[in-house]
Amino acid sequence: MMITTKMSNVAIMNSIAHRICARIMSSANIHTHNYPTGDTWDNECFASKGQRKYSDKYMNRTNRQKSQNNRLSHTDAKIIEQGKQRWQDKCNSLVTSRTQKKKETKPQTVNLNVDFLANFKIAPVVKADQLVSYRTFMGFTCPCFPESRKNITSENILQDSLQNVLNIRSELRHPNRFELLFPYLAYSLQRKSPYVYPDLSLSVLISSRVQDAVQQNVQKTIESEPNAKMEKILKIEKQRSKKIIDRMKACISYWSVSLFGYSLFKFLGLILRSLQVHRSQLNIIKDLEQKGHPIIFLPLHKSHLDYIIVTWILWIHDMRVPYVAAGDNLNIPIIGPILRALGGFFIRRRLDTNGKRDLIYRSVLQSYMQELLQEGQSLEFFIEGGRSRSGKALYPKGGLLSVIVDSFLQSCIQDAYIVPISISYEKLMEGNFIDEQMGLPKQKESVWGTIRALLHLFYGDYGNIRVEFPQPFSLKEFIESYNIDNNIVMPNLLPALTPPVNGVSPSSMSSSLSSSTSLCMFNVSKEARDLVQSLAEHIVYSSVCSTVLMSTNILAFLLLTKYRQGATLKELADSFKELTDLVKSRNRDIGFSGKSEDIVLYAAAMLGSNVLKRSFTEIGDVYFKPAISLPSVFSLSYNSAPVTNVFAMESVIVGACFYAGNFSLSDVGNSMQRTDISVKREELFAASQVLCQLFKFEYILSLGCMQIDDIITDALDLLVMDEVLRIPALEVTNRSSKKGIDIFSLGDEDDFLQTNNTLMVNTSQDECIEKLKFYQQVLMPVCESYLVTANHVKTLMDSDMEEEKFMTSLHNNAKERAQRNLTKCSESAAQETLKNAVRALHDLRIITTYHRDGDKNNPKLVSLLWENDVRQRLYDLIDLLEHMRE
Ligand SMILES: O=P(O)(O)OC[C@H](O)CO
Repeated sequence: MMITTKMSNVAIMNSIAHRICARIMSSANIHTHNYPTGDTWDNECFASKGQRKYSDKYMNRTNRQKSQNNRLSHTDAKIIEQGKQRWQDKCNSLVTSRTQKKKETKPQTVNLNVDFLANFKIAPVVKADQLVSYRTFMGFTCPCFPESRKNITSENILQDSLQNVLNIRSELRHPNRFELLFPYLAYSLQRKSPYVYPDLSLSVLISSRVQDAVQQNVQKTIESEPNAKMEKILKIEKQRSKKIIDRMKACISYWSVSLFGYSLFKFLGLILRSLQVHRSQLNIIKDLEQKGHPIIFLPLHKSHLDYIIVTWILWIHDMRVPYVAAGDNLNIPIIGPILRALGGFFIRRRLDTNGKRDLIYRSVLQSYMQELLQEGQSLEFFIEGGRSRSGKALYPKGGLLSVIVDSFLQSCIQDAYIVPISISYEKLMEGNFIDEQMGLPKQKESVWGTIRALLHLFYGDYGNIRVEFPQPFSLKEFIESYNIDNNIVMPNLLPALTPPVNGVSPSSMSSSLSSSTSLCMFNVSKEARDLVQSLAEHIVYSSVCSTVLMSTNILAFLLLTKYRQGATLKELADSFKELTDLVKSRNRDIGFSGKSEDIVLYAAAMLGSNVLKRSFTEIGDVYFKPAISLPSVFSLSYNSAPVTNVFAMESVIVGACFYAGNFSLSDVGNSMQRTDISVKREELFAASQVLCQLFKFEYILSLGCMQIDDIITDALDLLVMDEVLRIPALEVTNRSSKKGIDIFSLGDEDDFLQTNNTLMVNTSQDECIEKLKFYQQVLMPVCESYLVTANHVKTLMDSDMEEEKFMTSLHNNAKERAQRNLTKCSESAAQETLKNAVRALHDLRIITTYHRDGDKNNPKLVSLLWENDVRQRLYDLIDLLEHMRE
């Protein structure tokens, strides 16, 4: 009894202490809540790049240029002093809060035989008032959507905390005997399902789009085979469309979902430590359901587990489960029917066969999705297409998204809510795609393979998973805002997307093509495609900025940037803490808490001994050595990828500084001889813009609604605050500025760039040299991949090459260079990065691809473009990348 009283007293004291701490932090303008309101968000003027990008100041578009004029010129002594003061306040408050927390937390002992793993808990599953003082909320939607930003939120945002959905015992209030004995079964039986999931195949088959497509196919066959009987062909085509929808459609059943939901408690409970979601985020989505518009869930795709996690979480929260577009590679015995019963509908990875547009297939798919939307059903699909092999988000594809946009523009739906999702895994069940990064073909999904994988899973420990649902937004608002931004009057978009008039769409009337051709995916006008692409980029950007960083991500990143040669546990733990604070200061949330040493040991165990070898130094310290050679390095690079995203923009700026200042870290001399190096701002901006454009398939660094110069300026501000860059006094002369790089000028001249404006790179202090090295290392692997690709492209000067052969020879070249230690980072030989590099060179119009004789059945060839300035552009690009690398 006494013990209970004592404990409750301690709990009360803790709670009071946390509240006081939260108040102190609130007055110091620190994140004191999980979901800041717009005002507080903006007040954090020295907050992260992501936050600044999303800040409301961008909404005032007329004032944007004005502010640009003043941006860097206002980064004078006064601003820096203010910034430093705020920064100091922020740090002091954080320290106060941590010290407070430390006092309240029982110290954990580090146990090297990893027994502590059994007790290791990541922090989030605690009461709300214990969390609010330090947990970051990420993922406010873009200021382009002020209505969504203001209205799609929850009143209880400050009270709600994270929930471990694997542990639902706490959800059963006043449990009866049955609930105490069988909590998971009881909980599963209590899930409500007032929802109906109708079979829509008939509506699809009789839809005008499918009918048109069938008619067109019949027409074509009759033209090519005049003797064929029309009725017979019609019957065949109709049967074919029926077959397609039967093979495609989902078949959701409440009982299957419940049974599966119950089994998942058991299965995931065995292999995971926790699966966390934010209650408020789910409450927001629940509220959206009441509004009657369809909800579109769009997770970043990392694992096959993504398919079921989102459905499962929604089921747990008594929400409608979504229809999930799955690749038909998963439509295999046992797995296929299970996925179908959980809402999976199967689509071909390639919509067309033998290079020919399959009109019926496209029309069935589009009609099916449209019917679902009209029914108010929720949809889920992966806009990246497949799973990421590098750990970075893939550049989004617009295909399925264009159906949603199309449905809105055709007024089939009045609105839809877009919900980006990011799922962070501490350890991926599929492994880290090492074989595929080495160029081996993907193992095809099979029943036996799945059974083996499941059995294998039972022996594994896959740590923690965190699912983030950033703030949803309205599709209608997005389209309206996009149209205003781009001066598009809605009807201008319509020719490609308007509903057909008597089966014939306006754009195609003259060519007598029916609606099924004009409205099918991908066959839309440039404006419509740009709109869909912009939407897709917003979604990926939002998800990436909201990705929670797990312990394995932070450790892998440290090992690949700072400690490639290895480090002691103490060194790692200190850097881990520093990096964690830095990441938080960029307004990114982390999925762990506790003593750094414990977390490092835990994360090292999660990464595995193949990746991280452990030994002891002579004085008995634990020493970790990462595997940085091929192929094991891909495991670390996969895990570190989410963190590289946080610093990518600063890394771009630092790389641009090396180019614009024409210097490298290896030749700055010793600290006695060093002086700062001046860089012309104009050149720095131009080079940064080129790098943003070049790396766009690796990182979406800015969106169409943002000004790239704002983003660059934000990153510059951070580097100035970090003292890596300085704003010189006016009399400082330009010492080593390099030639102009107008060859790369991508947009209009920036008005606000003032000639003779210079920035100084702080190379006189050792500490800043270390920081520069750190930023340089962030993009080093990507830079090397792009460099090797740009150099390899020169082989096309002699003759064009088949795309597949070109890719193989490029990949072999990159692997060979890595094996012969000619690269600084062997992970630069990753196949996915090389593919992106080729794509980027194509995008920059340095290379092009074509089919011989224009026949799509012939293999694709890669060719170097022969325009006058292409060679020069290629050499300039190589020069830029070499400066970044040196
Ligand atoms: O990553 P992939 O290419 O194996 O595709 C994964 C998709 O989820 C298949 O449906």
